[in-house]
Amino acid sequence: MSEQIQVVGAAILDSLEHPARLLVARRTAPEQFAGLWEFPGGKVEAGEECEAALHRELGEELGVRVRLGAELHAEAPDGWRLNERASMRVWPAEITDGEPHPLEDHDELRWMDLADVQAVLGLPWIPADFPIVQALLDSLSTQVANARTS
Ligand SMILES: Nc1nc2c([nH]c(=O)n2[C@H]2C[C@H](O)[C@@H](COP(=O)(O)OP(=O)(O)OP(=O)(O)O)O2)c(=O)[nH]1
Repeated sequence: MSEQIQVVGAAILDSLEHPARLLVARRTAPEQFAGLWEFPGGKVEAGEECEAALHRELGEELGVRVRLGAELHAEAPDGWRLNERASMRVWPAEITDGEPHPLEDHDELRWMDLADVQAVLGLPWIPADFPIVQALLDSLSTQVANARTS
């Protein structure tokens, strides 16, 4: 049996405590994912902790340092199933250092208004990401509503 691939992704928010916007990234490769939106991140390397891998990937891909929030709850310890071979764990994150730029793997970054659920879900995400995006929106809905009224 081939080994499972562990992927980690970040739901980068403008604020972990008062989230109003989500940073999404458009992939350039491989061909099947080019032009589709995703959570920045990537594969965990051998011997690497998941959180360390996420910090590394966000530095490489976007040029930022982040603070991670509590992991988005998933049904399995290795996270959300992406395909037969890979699963992804997802952490909310807030940028603590740097301006995000599409340095690697992406050709566009976009801050999405979390209150505009239709716009967020209307993006052409990698198909496996839709349940994750929905779970993220559900998990943030109370905070987003509060951020708008405070
Ligand atoms: N980063 C990321 N990958 C995702 C998402 N959804 C999804 O199906 N994937 C898939 C695409 C890829 O098959 C895999 C992640 O691989 P990657 O290409 O981003 O990993 P990496 O940066 O470590 O790249 P490499 O070393 O393989 O070149 O997970 C997502 O939201 N974010």
